[in-house]
Amino acid sequence: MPPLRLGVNIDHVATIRNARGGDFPDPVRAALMAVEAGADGITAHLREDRRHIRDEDIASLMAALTVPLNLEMAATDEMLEIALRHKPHAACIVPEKREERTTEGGLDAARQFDALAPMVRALGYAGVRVSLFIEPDVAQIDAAIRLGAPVVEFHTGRYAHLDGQPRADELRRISDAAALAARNGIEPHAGHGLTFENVGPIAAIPQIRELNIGHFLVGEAIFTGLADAIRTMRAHMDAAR
Ligand SMILES: CC(=O)[C@@H](O)[C@H](O)COP(=O)(O)O
Ligand SMILES: NCC(=O)COP(=O)(O)O
Repeated sequence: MPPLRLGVNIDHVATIRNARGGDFPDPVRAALMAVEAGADGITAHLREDRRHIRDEDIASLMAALTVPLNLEMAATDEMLEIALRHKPHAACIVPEKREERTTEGGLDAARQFDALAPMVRALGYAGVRVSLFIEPDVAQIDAAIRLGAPVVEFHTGRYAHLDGQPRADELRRISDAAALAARNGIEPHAGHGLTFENVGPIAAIPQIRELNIGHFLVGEAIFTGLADAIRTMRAHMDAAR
């Protein structure tokens, strides 16, 4: 089976920092520690409301990292300008609602096709690998194909919050979607809400090449330390593969 990369999302280190202002804990320090512990890349979501990652974090991450940075961003002119200025390895276009607690669903790439097309093109021309954060849905994959996106990331939030047969059904949807994307030359990734308990079946989907995991790892770090949490996640992923 092809290798499975782990992208560690450090957003919620910034959430803790921002709770008190100042610059502690530093998400860049967490990112470097994550890499040391085995992360293959770092993910950071610069939300429009800057509730966790801020503009200066992106600049600092770009300067400090020796592994790929995956910048998660809404499909806005402001975010496009920031992505084109920094040129991270990858930009994952995500849906954003200012009042949401977290990213509640996938990007509606099918409906937003006309707005996304110039953005995907501009990022691609700049050498940024574009990813679309979508539901595991045929219409969305079809839109990603027509947009020429090289990567899709399937939103695993629904899977993560289900149990029993409904979870098995959602897993099947993700697995079928990954196979369809791969058959069409798109690299499938997955993420959102993944934990030690639920990561195995997602990691076992052979076409999936990268998982992006954040909130659980930062929470688990309180109990075992960030490096240990990442190493254990890596072990769960490898065992499933
Ligand atoms: C798109 C995505 O799934 C991540 O960016 C994650 O959502 C980060 O955490 P918040 O949603 O809490 O900002
Ligand atoms: N794209 C998903 C991501 O980066 C991390 O999501 P979560 O593990 O913080 O839920």
